[in-house]
Amino acid sequence: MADIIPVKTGRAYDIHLGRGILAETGRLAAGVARTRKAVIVTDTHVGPLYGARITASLEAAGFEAPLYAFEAGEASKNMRTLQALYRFFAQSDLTRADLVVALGGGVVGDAAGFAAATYMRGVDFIQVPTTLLAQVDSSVGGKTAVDLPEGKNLAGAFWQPRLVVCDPDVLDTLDDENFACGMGEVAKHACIRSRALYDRLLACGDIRAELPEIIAENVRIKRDVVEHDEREKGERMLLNFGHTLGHAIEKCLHYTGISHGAAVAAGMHLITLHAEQNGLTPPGTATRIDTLLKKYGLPTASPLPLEEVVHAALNDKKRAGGSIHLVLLKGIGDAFIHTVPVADLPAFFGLSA
Ligand SMILES: NC(=O)c1ccc[n+]([C@@H]2O[C@H](COP(=O)([O-])OP(=O)(O)OC[C@H]3O[C@@H](n4cnc5c(N)ncnc54)[C@H](O)[C@@H]3O)[C@@H](O)[C@H]2O)c1
Ligand SMILES: O=C(O)C(=O)C[C@@H](O)[C@H](O)[C@H](O)COP(=O)(O)O
Ligand SMILES: [Zn+2]
Repeated sequence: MADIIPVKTGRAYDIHLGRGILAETGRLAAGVARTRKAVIVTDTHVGPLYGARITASLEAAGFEAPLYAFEAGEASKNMRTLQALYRFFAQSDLTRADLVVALGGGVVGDAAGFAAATYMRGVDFIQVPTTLLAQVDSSVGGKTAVDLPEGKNLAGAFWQPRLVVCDPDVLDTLDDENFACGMGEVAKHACIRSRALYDRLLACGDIRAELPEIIAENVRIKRDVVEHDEREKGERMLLNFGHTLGHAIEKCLHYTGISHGAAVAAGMHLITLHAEQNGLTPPGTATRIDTLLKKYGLPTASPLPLEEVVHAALNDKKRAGGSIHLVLLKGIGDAFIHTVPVADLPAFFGLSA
């Protein structure tokens, strides 16, 4: 039985969530598409696992659906892949009225979404998320982007999908490390918005057994935030909890060797530890985060010296002129924005300028 979660952003769409719903992709896509032509974008891990199934579903609904798979991994979320996607779209005769189908994790969703947002100044796309991270976070809300050597997600666009097809069954093939990566964003949602979710995660014996429900709860948390603040003028910044340091860690490691969720996990713990030391977050909060993250196999320390990470964070996207917006916690489930002058960021982390 599928759950339909509506998202009322400027361009509204539905998230269809249910076990086995991948096979319904063609039928659901036909309900939003203007033509029967779609380009499937995926990666070299997901293509062999689910490419044939989604192609069959789209073809059964009358779509012509060529498929392009780029090398799996964060290191592919770049301008080179973007150009390859544009060229595949052109060679496949994709028109402005056709559809892009992003089949994969957050890397595929972000890169294919940005290609769709910019090819011919905008082609419709649908998200078919296949990682926990993509199902609970990246397929919702319309942020699309690629990384630059200078920073994470620096080239991007807000481009809402026409539809999200979310099938928890595909997570059966996801390895433990990438599952844990998704748990980083789940923990983030709990930390910023839901003490009840935090308690549930801490008490839970077998998270995989509770998945459809956990995914739906997380999707609703994110959906509510983006409906209030689609273009990140205020409240949506809270979804960046842990990302100021997390993104900096990913950049310093050249987008290899650590997953996004693991980097964010370390970022959430570290910033909370320092917020406590600055008297901005109640003592004990960082320990609570540490306990939850460790339970789900996530790191809570930086793999790099803090000086290097903080320096790399100075050009974070949450900077506005000479100030930077930090996301901190008043307690578990309650986040707020704390703005500091960029020059004071090292001192916030107990470092000299
Ligand atoms: N747009 C947003 O709002 C948003 C939100 C959070 C994260 N992100 C971005 O998402 C990216 C991380 O996403 P991710 O963790 O999904 O990484 P990913 O897309 O690289 O997927 C992780 C790995 O899992 C493999 N995989 C995917 N689905 C699988 C499946 N069902 N079975 C087996 N293997 C599978 C992939 O091929 C890859 O090797 C980062 O670039 C991050 O910046 C974006
Ligand atoms: O959707 C959002 O808003 C988020 O911040 C979700 C984050 O988990 C995600 O990593 C996002 O891509 C970060 O956005 P950025 O603007 O900091 O690049
Ligand atoms: Zn994230």
